[in-house]
Amino acid sequence: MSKVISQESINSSSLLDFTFSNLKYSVKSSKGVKEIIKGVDGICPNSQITAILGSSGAGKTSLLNILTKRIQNTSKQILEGKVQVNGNEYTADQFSNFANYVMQNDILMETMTVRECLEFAACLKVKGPQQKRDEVVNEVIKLLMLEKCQNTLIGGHFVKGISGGERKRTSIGYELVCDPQAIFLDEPTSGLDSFTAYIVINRLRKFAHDKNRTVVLTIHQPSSDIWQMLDRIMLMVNGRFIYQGPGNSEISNYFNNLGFICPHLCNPADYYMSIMHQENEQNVRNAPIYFQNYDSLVLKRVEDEIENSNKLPVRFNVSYSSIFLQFYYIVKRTVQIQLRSPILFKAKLAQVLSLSVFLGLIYLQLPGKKYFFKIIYFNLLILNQIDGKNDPYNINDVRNKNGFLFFLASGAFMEAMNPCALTIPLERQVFLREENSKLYKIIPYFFGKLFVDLVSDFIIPIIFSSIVYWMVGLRESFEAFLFFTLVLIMLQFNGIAAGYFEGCLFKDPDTAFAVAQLVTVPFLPFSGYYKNSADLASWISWFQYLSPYTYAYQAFVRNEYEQTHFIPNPIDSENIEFHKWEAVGYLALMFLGFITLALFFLYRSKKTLQ
Ligand SMILES: Nc1ncnc2c1ncn2[C@@H]1O[C@H](COP(=O)(O)OP(=O)(O)OP(=O)(O)O)[C@@H](O)[C@H]1O
Repeated sequence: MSKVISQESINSSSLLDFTFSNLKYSVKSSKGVKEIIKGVDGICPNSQITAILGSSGAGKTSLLNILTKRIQNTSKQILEGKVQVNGNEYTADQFSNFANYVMQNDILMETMTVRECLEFAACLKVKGPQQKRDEVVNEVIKLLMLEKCQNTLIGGHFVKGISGGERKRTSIGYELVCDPQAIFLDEPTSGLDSFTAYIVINRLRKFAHDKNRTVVLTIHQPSSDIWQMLDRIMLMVNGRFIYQGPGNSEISNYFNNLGFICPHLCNPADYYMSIMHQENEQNVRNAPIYFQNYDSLVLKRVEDEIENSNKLPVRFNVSYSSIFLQFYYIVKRTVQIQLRSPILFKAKLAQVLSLSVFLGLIYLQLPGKKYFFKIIYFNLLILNQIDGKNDPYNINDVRNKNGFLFFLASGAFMEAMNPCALTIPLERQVFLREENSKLYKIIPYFFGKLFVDLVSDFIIPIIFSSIVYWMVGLRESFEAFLFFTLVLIMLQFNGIAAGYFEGCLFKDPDTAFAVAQLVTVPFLPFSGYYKNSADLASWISWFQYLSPYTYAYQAFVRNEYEQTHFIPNPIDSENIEFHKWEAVGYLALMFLGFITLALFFLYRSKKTLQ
């Protein structure tokens, strides 16, 4: 009977044999059940490259996804049969303790160079002094011939970067730096020229042979050079095997004996692909012959191979660096990315400067003195040379000032939320890949990123309020100015946390962004500015307490008018119920709430890798 691997089985084998028996996979749809994998048995032995070949739609990627545990039993997909490593069943989480999966789309951080990407993985995965990490990175760069582009940015939507082939090799290099005991690759040669494809397979072969690693890949059209390097071949037609076993002369002999003889000077891979694809009527008629011969001539041998495969318990290769180091490298990388990313950093700075001056001009001096004199006045105030006294208000000033305060309460929150709601989903695939490769854990990743966002956005409200507070002519008190800035900072932090929450909740940046607007806009009328909160119907008035705008607006209004003798005092007429520090406390609680939700959904998103 099979047993699930336990962490106790650490002192054991690093030679991994992946086996599967009677594997069936089907998906349900409105049109019925579609069988994709139809009861196959197989083995991917250690120290070899196993290549899965077949025409498009044969089920290669599905098989790879099953072996890498990306496909699980759900209400819409049925998976049957046994998938084991060294005779033990394994979970998705256990899989990533000893093996890595390089998916077809190369998921890398766009704003890092090739070398930086590899160094990041090495810092977190390679134990020992810096010199050893440099050696590993240099070795991988050399192995995959990445010398020329090692200092070029990966690139993506906003930045021009390395070529597709270099990207693919970097992606593979990233996993090689982690030195897994097994590596699975979905079409590692797609989009590569024949020479680069040869280099990639050659290096993977070296990795398998020299280090006794298990390499499993799907491949579409291997050149004859590549064909000769494949140790073990699995040929798939319509979710079943028609051949499985050693490549080269063995596979030729097998098909020669069946009467399918590869013509002289023809690439065997091309020939076998030509007899497999099911668009040709002759091939469709031949399919039963392939299957019958496989069952009678090959299956028994495969079953014996499975029976005799390595059964030593798996040695887990998982080794995290300390939480502090994980946090440190995440912070370092996030700072690097922010400094390089044109939309994130420069746009933010330009936005805060232009918006503060723009708003300052619109609401200039409500009510009061000339701006120039106000700055002098402010300096004297800081030096405690005069007492701040409130300018007299009129009803129009109060209206304009409250409009400004409300605009800030809503604008600062959304301005901080939107970039995070966009960037978190954009980075999601990189996070999932790296977390799955056990580079770091969720907590240091999450708090490392959040730390950088909070620190970098800390400065924004300070710049903003330093310009706008005095231009607009808010209460002339240094303490009031500091409190105003604090509320802005809290709003900004709440916006970031809400952006994290939306970003962790949705996979797609566009959806996250759109939903963020949809969810936050309905809170606006409840903040007390558009409608006095005392006049809200009792069945809906609780809604105001869920809104950060409410607390921010109340804190702003109380801060502004707490010393005025203007009648009616806006604190009463606007029904400001919270003390200003109480409002700040609620903003802090909301921040913690958003962070907790974001973290919860980030944990959940691990499952979406499947
Ligand atoms: N979740 C799914 N729902 C419906 N059909 C699916 C699903 N997954 C795979 N299929 C179908 O199963 C068949 C095998 O898909 P798979 O991606 O494994 O093929 P493949 O051999 O890797 O093809 P290609 O070489 O084109 O990538 C295809 O016809 C595909 O459309």
